[in-house]
Amino acid sequence: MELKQIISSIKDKQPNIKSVFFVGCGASKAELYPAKYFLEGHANDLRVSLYTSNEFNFATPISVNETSIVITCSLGGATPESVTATAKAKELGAHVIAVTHVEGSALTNDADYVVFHGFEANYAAKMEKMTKVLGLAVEILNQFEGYEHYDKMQDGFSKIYDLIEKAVSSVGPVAKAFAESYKDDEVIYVMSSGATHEVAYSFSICLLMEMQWINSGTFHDGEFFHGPFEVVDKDVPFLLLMNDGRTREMDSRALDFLNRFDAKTTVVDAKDYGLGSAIASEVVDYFNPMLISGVLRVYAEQLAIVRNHPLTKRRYMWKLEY
Ligand SMILES: N[C@@H]1[C@@H](O)[C@H](O)[C@@H](COP(=O)(O)O)O[C@@H]1O
Repeated sequence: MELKQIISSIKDKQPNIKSVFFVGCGASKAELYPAKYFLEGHANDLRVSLYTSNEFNFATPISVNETSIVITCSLGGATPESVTATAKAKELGAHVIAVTHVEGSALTNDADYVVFHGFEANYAAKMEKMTKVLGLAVEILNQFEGYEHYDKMQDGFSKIYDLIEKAVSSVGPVAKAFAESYKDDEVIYVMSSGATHEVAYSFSICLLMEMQWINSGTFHDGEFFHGPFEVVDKDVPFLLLMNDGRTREMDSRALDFLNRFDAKTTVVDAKDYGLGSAIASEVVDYFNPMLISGVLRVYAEQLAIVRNHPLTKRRYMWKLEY
């Protein structure tokens, strides 16, 4: 079923939807963030929240009921916390949409609707999860409250995958330079703002900590000036993800401070890849995370190569009972 039809089917059953919950773990949680950020920023009446799955399971919000839409997300569809959250949402009477790459996976068992996304084909396919969930959020807003920039958003959806592929085709040399420069650093701080905030978080916790065993800290660059900037000094390693959109001013303020003290700073800037020239200014904010994540994937791959540490290498995850 198309995203639009999924939401209109829910509306037929329940015209009075009051809340939307996004639920997942790790990268799959972070990839729900642009949709949550969009919906929270534009909905007048809907309540919107984002949970790591076991928080949803152990401290279930009392408002999860037949007036809720719960969107659970898991790449492999087997993460136990997310499978349990899907079952719990269903049991409470919510309208449950599972988003996964794996047909027939456990995540789909208790879902009313299933959205499949790509992964292997190319970098754009890896961004389908995040993009389709944003598409669901746009449909929810448009169908329940109305959204004046719906057509501009659809135009963005029609362009973002090509933009990602175009960006990654040129990023090799800068990604390699980043990898060479940061390969021996003991910690890398990552920050961003706006819809890209949790791209910084997932690069930090998944790509650096999980897949490269590199210490990392991550924070919103608005928060940078309320604590973290005290560690800034010459050659302290930072990665700053700059948005093309309303929150760019916060990104620039952080960059100015990093430069002032000669921190070791790498900037991944959506403007360098032409995001704002292709996508309307009213909706461009929400497409930064997909483009920047695609580019960052190449950065991580280069880091893995120069450090001789494959992105697939784990010592605990999926190997131990935990
Ligand atoms: N680093 C991995 C992520 O890549 C993955 O997203 C998450 C949950 O896995 P799944 O998306 O299959 O539920 O586990 C870890 O955090």
